[in-house]
Amino acid sequence: MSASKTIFIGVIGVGGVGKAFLGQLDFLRQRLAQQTPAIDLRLILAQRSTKRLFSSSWAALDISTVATQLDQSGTPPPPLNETYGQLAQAPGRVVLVDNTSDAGLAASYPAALQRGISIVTPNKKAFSDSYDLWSAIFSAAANGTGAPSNGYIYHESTVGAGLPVLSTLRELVDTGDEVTRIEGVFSGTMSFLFNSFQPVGSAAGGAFAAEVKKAKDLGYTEPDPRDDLNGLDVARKLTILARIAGLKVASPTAFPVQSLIPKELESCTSGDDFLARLPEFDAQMDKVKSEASAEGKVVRFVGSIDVAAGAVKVGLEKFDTSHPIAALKGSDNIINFYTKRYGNNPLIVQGAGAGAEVTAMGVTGDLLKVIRALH
Ligand SMILES: NC(=O)C1=CN([C@@H]2O[C@H](COP(=O)(O)OP(=O)(O)OC[C@H]3O[C@@H](n4cnc5c(N)ncnc54)[C@H](OP(=O)(O)O)[C@@H]3O)[C@@H](O)[C@H]2O)C=CC1
Ligand SMILES: N[C@@H](CC=O)C(=O)O
Repeated sequence: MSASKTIFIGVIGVGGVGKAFLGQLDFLRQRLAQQTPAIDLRLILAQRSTKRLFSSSWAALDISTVATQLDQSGTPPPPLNETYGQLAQAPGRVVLVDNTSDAGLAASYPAALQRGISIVTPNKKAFSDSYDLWSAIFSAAANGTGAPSNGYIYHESTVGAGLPVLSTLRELVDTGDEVTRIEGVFSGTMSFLFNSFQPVGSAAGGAFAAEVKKAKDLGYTEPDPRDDLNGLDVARKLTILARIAGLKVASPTAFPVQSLIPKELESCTSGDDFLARLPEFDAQMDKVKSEASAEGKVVRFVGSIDVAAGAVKVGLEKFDTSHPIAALKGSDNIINFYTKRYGNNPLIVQGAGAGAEVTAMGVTGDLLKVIRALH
């Protein structure tokens, strides 16, 4: 097999999504070996915050044991630019899989792309921080306006986890449809929380803080659950969607975002400290629930983008119990695209919007897109 058909994979972030991705990478590698033997996927880097394993000989690391090996014999990682320098020496194309939520790593994507390193990632930071970073990324990417020898970048799982949300929106835009409005439930955590805190029907809801803890244990929340409860995770997703729809949204704090963090807990120094104190504020959320119940409604955490008006907002709203948003189950997201072609009946994407396996599926699907683009 020629070296040019070998694709070298570096994985940064081996938490919930990272471990699920490694399982799917193992499957994909074996499947390609049978179906397309000319393509050899080789894992050469696995890295977490304080440790890494790097194969400087370019021999493949064992995907099935790499997470354990990393914990047992990983060494401190060098600065990112050094890592990019090493990866750029690989005798073939390299794909970096960023399974962290690290803003510093996200900010370095343009440099990696310019070195020919492709990126697939569920990390929202790069695409929802400053508009300048968004522009720098897509100016550098080969699937943006960058040179064909630069890296490709895909980030399907940054919105709706593995659901085909971004690919659907990009195809609507790229085929000339006019997207007028996007609305729905964009957070697996918030969906799970409110579906179980105030379920439709006769079932009694759980206590708010206890449901937040469950969402974290199920792997739905951000590494720090305050990033979900303060509305910023949804605001980041709407920023990404709005930018693809053509709005130059400056940042995820450039529009109204409702936070569910009690004022008294804004100064908590850690996510664990916050979770420990949250039950003290259950009565506040119970009041919100009773007010909605008194009107025969339920509360849900939603977002909307009015493309024509350039208006984006995120927060709690009340819904009739018969509304599709009220009837969601588990961690399901629902995203309604209103467009000129689809008229009054929106194109709807619905399904699990969080969880390690479904999120990793979006990342693995993006890896396949890069493999197809490279070969
Ligand atoms: N969970 C979900 O349902 C979804 C998650 N996502 C996104 O996926 C990403 C990962 O989420 P998840 O797996 O749940 O998070 P976890 O907290 O489980 O894992 C994060 C991983 O990133 C590593 N990490 C953090 N910072 C760095 C760094 N600077 N350098 C190297 N490694 C680092 C951590 O290492 P260590 O443990 O050593 O600190 C850990 O291995 C996030 O961006 C999240 O927003 C997107 C959609 C859905
Ligand atoms: N914390 C996020 C994870 C996916 O983006 C969510 O709950 O939706």
